[in-house]
Amino acid sequence: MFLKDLRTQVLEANLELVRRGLVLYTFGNASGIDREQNLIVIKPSGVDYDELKPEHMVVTDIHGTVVEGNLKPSSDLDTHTLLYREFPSIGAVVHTHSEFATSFAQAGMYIPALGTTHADYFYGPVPVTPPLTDAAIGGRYVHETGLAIVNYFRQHKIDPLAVPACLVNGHAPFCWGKDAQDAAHNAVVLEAVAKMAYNTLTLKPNSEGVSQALLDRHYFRKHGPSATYGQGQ
Ligand SMILES: O=C(CO)[C@@H](O)[C@@H](O)COP(=O)(O)O
Repeated sequence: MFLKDLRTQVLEANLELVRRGLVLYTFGNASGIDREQNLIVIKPSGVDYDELKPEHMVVTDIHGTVVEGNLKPSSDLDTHTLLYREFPSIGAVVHTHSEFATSFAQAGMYIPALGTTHADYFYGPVPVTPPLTDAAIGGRYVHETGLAIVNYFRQHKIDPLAVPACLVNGHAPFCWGKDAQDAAHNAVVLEAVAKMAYNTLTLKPNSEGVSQALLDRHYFRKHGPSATYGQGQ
């Protein structure tokens, strides 16, 4: 892929977050990776979305060293780079402070799979990390944020493409996907699912999750070799 195209895709993903009401002011960022060149394109830090142009995107290597661009990269860069290094199947990362997903993160609560909307996108609960320790917060905080996500997925043997999101305890969600459009789409769906889960748990605090059969039925209808949703097989 040409870097020019990745810049445009990443810009579009950032703008999609605004269109869908997932970010206020500059509370968020999206990035994408070119796996052949191992180059990451990410939103510049603190730049208003309505001023953003493809040429403002910052290009870094997989360790976060800037290789193109005059602006400072997103302050969340080290979380994005860690996710790219540790989850080789992903092609883009999105971070928002969307209201309902962030409320779960602030409460230190995972989002249970309560219905088929959730099961269509996330093969199981959307996890929440343990709280970061004071040492992690005082150290390489942004890197540690990524590490908290990666460690959780490893410990619980979760495939990052089967559950393309994680809530960072006391902070907010990070989502990802196969490309920038897919990652932004997952962030939009995560917020919808978080809102429904909040409403469901308010109406019925001890709501049970979907059965394994319903989770399987809905998830695999849209994902994997036997997917039949839409105009597929
Ligand atoms: O998480 C936070 C702040 O809590 C950041 O993602 C947010 O302010 C966006 O920062 P950047 O403008 O990407 O540096």
